[in-house]
Amino acid sequence: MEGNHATTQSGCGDPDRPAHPGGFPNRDAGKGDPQPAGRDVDFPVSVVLPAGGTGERTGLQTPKQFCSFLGRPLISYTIQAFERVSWIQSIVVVVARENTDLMADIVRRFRHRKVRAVPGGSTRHRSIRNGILALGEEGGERPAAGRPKVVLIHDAVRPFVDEDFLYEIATAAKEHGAAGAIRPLVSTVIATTPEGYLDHSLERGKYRASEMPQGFTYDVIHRAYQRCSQSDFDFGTECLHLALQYCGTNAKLIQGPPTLWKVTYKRDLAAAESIIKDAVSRSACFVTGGSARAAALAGALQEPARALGTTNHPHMAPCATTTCLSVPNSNKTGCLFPAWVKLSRRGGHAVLSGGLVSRVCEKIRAAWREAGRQSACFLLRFQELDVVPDLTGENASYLLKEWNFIQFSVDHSRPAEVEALLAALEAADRAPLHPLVVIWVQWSDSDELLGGRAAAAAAAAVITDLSSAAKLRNILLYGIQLHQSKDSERWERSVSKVAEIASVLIRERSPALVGQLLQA
Ligand SMILES: Nc1ccn([C@@H]2O[C@H](COP(=O)(O)OP(=O)(O)OP(=O)(O)O)[C@@H](O)[C@H]2O)c(=O)n1
Ligand SMILES: O=C(CO)[C@H](O)[C@H](O)COP(=O)(O)O
Repeated sequence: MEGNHATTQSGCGDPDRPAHPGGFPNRDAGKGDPQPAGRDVDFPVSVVLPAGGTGERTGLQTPKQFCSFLGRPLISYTIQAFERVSWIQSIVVVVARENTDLMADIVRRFRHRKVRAVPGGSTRHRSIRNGILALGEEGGERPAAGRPKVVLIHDAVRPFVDEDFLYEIATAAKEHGAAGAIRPLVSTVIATTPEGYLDHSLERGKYRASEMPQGFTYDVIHRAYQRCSQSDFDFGTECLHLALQYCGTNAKLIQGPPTLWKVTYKRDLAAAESIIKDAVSRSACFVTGGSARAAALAGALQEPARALGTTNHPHMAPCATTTCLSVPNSNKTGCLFPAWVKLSRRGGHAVLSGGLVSRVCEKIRAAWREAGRQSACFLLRFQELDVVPDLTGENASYLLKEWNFIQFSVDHSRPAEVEALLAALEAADRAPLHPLVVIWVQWSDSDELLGGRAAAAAAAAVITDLSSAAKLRNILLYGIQLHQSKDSERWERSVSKVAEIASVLIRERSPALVGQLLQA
């Protein structure tokens, strides 16, 4: 699944090109380079997220929008994708009446700020209509004043939508009255006879799959739902069709990224979880506590850790410094095109050898050339690996972002550093959305554990206590013991092992291993 993710990111160059290229323009056709996120929109935009379904096709009791990943329900990820867009004013989430309290609890727990929940209907169209009507009431005594110019509609069960694409849909909706995402068809569509025989098949290249998000001017979508029939409400599946049939509005169709897929079956939940885990395990910050020995160890660890993060891609060179490879638009992580590659120094601790930059860039260029200049995708598990002595001063900014932490202690009998890190994370209030990982690497000076069994038991007790308290704050604390060895081969193996264990702990976030002291 990871492999799929790496090759299906937006902007990677689309491998599933249409059979008839003339039929539908590509997403970027006729435009300049894709614009970066953060553009402003000078008209009011609101969102309706239909979330009133039961998710029958998953076969689960819990409706899929409320299934949790890393302790957070799917719908909260979708809401966040919209909430972080500065030009989106308000979001109406449509939920079945029996889930009103659950939704209110999600809004409170995950601190959603732009959201209001309204009751759903018996079909998706009825739920969306309720959302549109609710938006129309937002102006209070002067409802017309509160109405958005454009309404974006998006299934709550499509959590991976990026700001650039929302911008494209919103602006096209304003210009054309309606706009929607499309994707090339994967399978050919055929019509059957009532007896179950082939009647005819459609020419696949002429058709597209209609996806979400879709955008409409408020007037168009409001009118469409006022005019549509009971049959549309009962059986219809396409809002763009309502705009065409009842308002004469031909929607502008824009090819979207493959990440827009809808969670429909149980296997889609597993795929969504994998993508979410990839997204939260990209960056790790080594905290050395100011110890020169720990800093040296961090440096030694970086090479194996980064090599692990390259998903066995033959073209990606491991970097042996604190230099990061990053993609300017973090929404499009995973895809590195030559023009987008930035090598940057972070935190003032990088030791950058001149040759490294060109070597890494050359590898990427070569991979890109080899891929026929179509696409070259690399999944870096750790896109960013930084080393800092502590998290004070400028380095305090690490506490506020999506970093995971690896804290080194040379003397494991004194847990002061990891206690300070946990306290700083608590003060920064950093982990309400999904659990973050802190790995405490305890480095002992000898091949043997100092103090024998008693010391081992004491170290295990300390980490158990600290981890129980941290877990209440959504911080997963794990421990790794690393023993210094005079045998260089053994030492290298141990260092690699730390990198390997840390990588797995950060990605998997297993609750079962919380508080465990693993041996490297
Ligand atoms: N009465 C309904 C039915 C569906 N939806 C929403 O429409 C979106 C897309 O629909 P679909 O994938 O069909 O979801 P379900 O109807 O929940 O799934 P199923 O058809 O498998 O029961 C989902 O976010 C779903 O919650 C809705 O708001 N109100
Ligand atoms: O893609 C869509 C509209 O274009 C919708 O997501 C789709 O129609 C939902 O359908 P269903 O309820 O059958 O899953």
